[in-house]
Amino acid sequence: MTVALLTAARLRKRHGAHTLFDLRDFTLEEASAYVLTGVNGAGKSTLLRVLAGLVPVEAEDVRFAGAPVTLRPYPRVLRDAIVYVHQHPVMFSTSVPANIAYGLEARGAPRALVRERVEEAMAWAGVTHLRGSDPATLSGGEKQRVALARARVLRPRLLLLDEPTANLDGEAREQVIALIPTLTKAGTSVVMACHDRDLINLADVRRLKLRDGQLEYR
Ligand SMILES: Nc1ncnc2c1ncn2[C@@H]1O[C@H](COP(=O)(O)OP(=O)(O)OP(=O)(O)O)[C@@H](O)[C@H]1O
Repeated sequence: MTVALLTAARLRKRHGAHTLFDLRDFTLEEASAYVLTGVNGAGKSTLLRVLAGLVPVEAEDVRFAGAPVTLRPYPRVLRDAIVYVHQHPVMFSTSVPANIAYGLEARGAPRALVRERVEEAMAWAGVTHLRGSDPATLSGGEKQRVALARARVLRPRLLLLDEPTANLDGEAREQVIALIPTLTKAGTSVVMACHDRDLINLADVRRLKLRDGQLEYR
């Protein structure tokens, strides 16, 4: 049985007189992976940022796990459950473990829990060997995996990835792609804005296409 995680009767985004998108009956299901495609400028990043509460939107009848919520103001229940990962993740110049621990510490998690989750996430993302590296010197693929580990420790119900493989090739790209199914198996829904054929063709990934301001479910 499929369970709706996030639904909205309507999500409309306008810039002045221009309507970027006007989506009816928007639905994301629990523990499901989606790729969000569309031509440059279709609104993919904007939609992810709307769902993350980073840009305002006109919304009607939004529900999260069945309970009514608003997107503006963006409530704590969504802030705790939804994590957005930028295409070019910003690293603090502290250390790799400190970068991964950051969000959990900001939420006031106990030290032992932070340590346990950071270790688990580093192993999951394959970045344990980077423990002592200067975050500023990491490659694009390494940064992306540290950013995924930083998101994973928060145990999000919904993870929004903006072009997670756009700047990667070869093994780095494969490593990031391999992490996606493990997220949904752990109960996290994932929406990836992307143009990457390999992500689009992953097994059990649903396709959403933004075209002319509408969302096509494929
Ligand atoms: N604050 C704003 N005011 C006006 N127009 C904006 C604003 N923010 C974004 N846009 C426009 O909205 C459109 C959608 O941008 P968005 O970045 O969401 O597209 P995208 O589908 O992610 O594109 P790409 O594939 O190139 O990353 C673009 O034409 C952009 O210029």
